[in-house]
Amino acid sequence: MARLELINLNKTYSPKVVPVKDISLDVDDGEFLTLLGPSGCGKSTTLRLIAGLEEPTRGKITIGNTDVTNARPGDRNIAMVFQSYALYPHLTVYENLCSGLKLQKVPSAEIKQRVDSAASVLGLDAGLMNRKPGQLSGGQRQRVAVGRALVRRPHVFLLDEPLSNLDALLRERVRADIKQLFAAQRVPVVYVTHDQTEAMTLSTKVAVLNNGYVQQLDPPERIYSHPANQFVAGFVGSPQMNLLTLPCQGRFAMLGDCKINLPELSTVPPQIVLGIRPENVRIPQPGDTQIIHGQVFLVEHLGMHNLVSIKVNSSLKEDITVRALLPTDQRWSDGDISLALAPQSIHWFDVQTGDVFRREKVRV
Ligand SMILES: Nc1ncnc2c1ncn2[C@@H]1O[C@H](COP(=O)(O)OP(=O)(O)OP(=O)(O)O)[C@@H](O)[C@H]1O
Repeated sequence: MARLELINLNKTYSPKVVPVKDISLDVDDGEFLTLLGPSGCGKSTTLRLIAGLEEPTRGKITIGNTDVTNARPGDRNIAMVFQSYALYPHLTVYENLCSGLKLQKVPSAEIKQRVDSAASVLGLDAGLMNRKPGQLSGGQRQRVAVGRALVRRPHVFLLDEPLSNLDALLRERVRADIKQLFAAQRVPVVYVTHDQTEAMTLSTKVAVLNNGYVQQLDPPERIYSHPANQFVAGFVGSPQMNLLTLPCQGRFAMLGDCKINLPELSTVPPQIVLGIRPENVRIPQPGDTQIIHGQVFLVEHLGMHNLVSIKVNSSLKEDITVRALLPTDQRWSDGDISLALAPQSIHWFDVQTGDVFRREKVRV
């Protein structure tokens, strides 16, 4: 077992630059954890702390049962794949693949066997082995970088945005390869990205980071269906969740003339944030009660769906815009429209803190 654990990890560069704040999490053998968040939220710094390329200001890192907080990078048995691939330009593919093993003084017969096996898993054919990195495509370079990590047979894999230099099509293909490849390794994997599709498709669990803090740590399905706060709700999901600040009247929030049951609250605040994903704003069916009325002002064609933006009829000073994912078999032209909100798909957030009001307590 080589369980990776971070305990109250902190990194301070200066009083104003504190990119890692009290991060605690664990990753078991065979788990794929993604650190997901916007640029500058502390993802790479966290990864560099795990690798030993940075020293934490406070906190502890363990691998297996060993405290490695102050261990040198070379003593942690961690392999890292960088965004830039960090291949040696003057060495051939074969030499790049075996450079780490030679440093570890692995016998040459075993080096050959490990390199051949990684090359075959990654589809790096023999013809590429004598080329230099400069003579490879981006996708091939990326595979060599992954291969170099695989041959090390480390206790932990760290990957820092390894797909960001690939074009969209190739990224999709390599993403599927990475998922299979690392699932077979049965060691903890920590992956950094700001791309939510990568996070949702690859991971067994996702840590959403913002401003150095873990906002939510959960399996991807739960991050999507039960966001812990307004930040996670807005960051995960494309098109983005509708997040509407609405006035409260009695036990209802008012979305234009539509009364929506509030969750059970000890005190009803003057305002509340309603969150609903565009796919849960739909054409009204018999029995729907939460119907909003407005005017279409934008239709965006997304292939399988249209993303339709409507301005809700309201007496508020500011317009309320709701976006709905609707079928393409109807023409959604400018004009009046009525849409239903699926009641079980509504999320409620505190205006002040952004925290979710738990759905279990919502009256429907
Ligand atoms: N060596 C350093 N000295 C001072 N500040 C640093 C250092 N390294 C990173 N930072 C700052 O720490 C913050 C977090 O950086 P980090 O690279 O961890 O973010 P990130 O989430 O990985 O961003 P990106 O997605 O853009 O790579 C940023 O404000 C960055 O400028």
